[in-house]
Amino acid sequence: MSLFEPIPAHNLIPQDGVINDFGCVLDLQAASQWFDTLNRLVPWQHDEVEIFGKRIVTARKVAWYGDAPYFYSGVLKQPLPWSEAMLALKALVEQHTSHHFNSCLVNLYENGSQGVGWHSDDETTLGKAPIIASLSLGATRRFCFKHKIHALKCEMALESGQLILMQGDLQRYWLHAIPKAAQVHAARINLTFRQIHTVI
Ligand SMILES: O=C(O)CCC(=O)C(=O)O
Ligand SMILES: [Fe+2]
Repeated sequence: MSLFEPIPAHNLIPQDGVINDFGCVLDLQAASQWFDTLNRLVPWQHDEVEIFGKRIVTARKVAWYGDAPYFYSGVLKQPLPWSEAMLALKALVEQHTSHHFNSCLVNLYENGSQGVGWHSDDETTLGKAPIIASLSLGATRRFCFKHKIHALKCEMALESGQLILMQGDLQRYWLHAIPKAAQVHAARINLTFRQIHTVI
């Protein structure tokens, strides 16, 4: 590893959780090819979430892949079986992070008018200290964090091909969001690989 490569051991968050940056694990051309493949082959659907007891259909489109159903935002999701492309990306992420994943939420943001609001990925099925790997493809977007107790905020830019790993107390103490960005006209795909511990 050269001096100028990101150090995965380095924590991007100041306290109460860990985000490791693996940098761009795909070069720009490979990332753009994976973007095109997923954009074309994933059966994208608008997400349905329950917020304050109300069912809401999200602007961004998603797809769930995995071995088991997953209870998420008040809705039970039936996963799609792993495709060849998804298995290849899962293997890449597992190789870099040395963690295994049995589920993946794939998000498609068609442009900067789409984002994801403040939330934590803290469903009980993910365990007490969820380990979530996030791989980004396409447009660079801001990934923002807000502490649940202290007045702390931080953010990072997620670039095409970049891999980060969220772990420890991160989901317990921090909310995260992808804010809308009017100046972004290109699309972005983000894959969050997760470990589901209990099957409902
Ligand atoms: O698009 C991203 O980078 C984050 C997505 C996210 O927070 C999620 O899928 O739970
Ligand atoms: Fe999330």
